[in-house]
Amino acid sequence: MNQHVDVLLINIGQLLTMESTGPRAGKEMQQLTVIEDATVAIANGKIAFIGTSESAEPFKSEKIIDCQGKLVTPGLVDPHTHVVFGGSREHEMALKQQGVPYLEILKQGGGILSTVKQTREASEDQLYEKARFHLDRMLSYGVTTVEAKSGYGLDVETELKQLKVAKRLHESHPIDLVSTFLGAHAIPYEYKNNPEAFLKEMLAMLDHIKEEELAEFVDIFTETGVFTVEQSRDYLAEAKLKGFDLKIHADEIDPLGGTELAAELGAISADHLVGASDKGIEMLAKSGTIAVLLPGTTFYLGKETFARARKMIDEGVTVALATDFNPGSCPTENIHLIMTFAALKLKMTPEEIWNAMTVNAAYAIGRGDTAGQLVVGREADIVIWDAPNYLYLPYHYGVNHVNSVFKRGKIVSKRRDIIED
Ligand SMILES: O=C(O)CC1=NCN=C1
Ligand SMILES: [Zn+2]
Repeated sequence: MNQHVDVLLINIGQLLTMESTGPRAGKEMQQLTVIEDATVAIANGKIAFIGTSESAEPFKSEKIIDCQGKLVTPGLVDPHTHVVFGGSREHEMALKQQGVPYLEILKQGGGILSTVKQTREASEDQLYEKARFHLDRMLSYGVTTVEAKSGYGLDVETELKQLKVAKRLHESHPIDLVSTFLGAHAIPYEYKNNPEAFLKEMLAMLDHIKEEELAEFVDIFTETGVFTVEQSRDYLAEAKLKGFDLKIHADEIDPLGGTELAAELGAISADHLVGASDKGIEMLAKSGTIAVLLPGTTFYLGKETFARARKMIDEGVTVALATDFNPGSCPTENIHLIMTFAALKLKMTPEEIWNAMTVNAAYAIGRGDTAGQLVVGREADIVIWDAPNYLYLPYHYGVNHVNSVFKRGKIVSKRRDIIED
């Protein structure tokens, strides 16, 4: 019996469903489901059918899109961004080229603190318009769900301003946003000699953030010259008691042991992990804390040593990938470039990269049940790629491979040559 649907995507060369009952850990990251010569049917913004073209016979529609043998996948998930911020830090490029370390720039009142000044000065609407511009670009790269951190206010008023902007964008932009409170991102000038008092002020915001549903996660930058492991443990333990899931910027530059702390506290994710110890990696595998790796940042900081993704995967850790888009240590929305860094610098296979950019990335921000997979009944967040297969994206680097992006079954970004209005 025929079934009428809103849209039929036909003649799909390779369809990656990324279907999985949970995050893919270790060796499971090598698995992915590929359907050759596939059809996807969309009805009421959701996926109504996925299968081979011949099994799609019963589905009929006035809107048929011939995908011309291209690759089709779920929308990508970027689980670690600082997308809401004021200003920019291009003037720091010269310092980086002269070899001034990231933490030295921060110590001199630049880096994060430079963005804090520009974010405090910006109005809520200015921050909204700027973040919307960056989200439009992320959407054009096929990203349909994004995590957005605060952390450029470092005072109550501006932290709330950032979180409100992210909430307004979640309600107005095609991309779904998931918010993280990163008030503990750096020590502001006002609290230079009293980090504990500053952390207390940030903790005092949590009840309001919870009531207003302004963030689901609490994050902290555990780093030399920022917050110690002990300060981080006390801060995150308090946040956990108040009902927040936890994230840590861990072992990004110096190996302080943030990785171990994330596993010890049962954080949903530990992010960066460039200096993660053998013990820390072992603990991640046991705790199920997801390792969110950010190779774009390691590249941009000019480091030779990248996170040990191969060891993590071989030891059974669940690995996700993200841009870490921010104005200082990784100013790019280009998540396709991150795929190539993951291949060449983290030595991840194409199959592992696709799991890390969809399923695992979604679980790293608590959206495993709604994002990162093409499954009948889920929202139709779909990308048609100008690529013949899934190997192609990490291989052909530095460009945007998207042909068309669907969010909840609606075309939200495209090139003209395949889809007429
Ligand atoms: O530098 C920035 O603005 C973002 C960052 N936070 C922790 N590492 C990098
Ligand atoms: Zn970050």
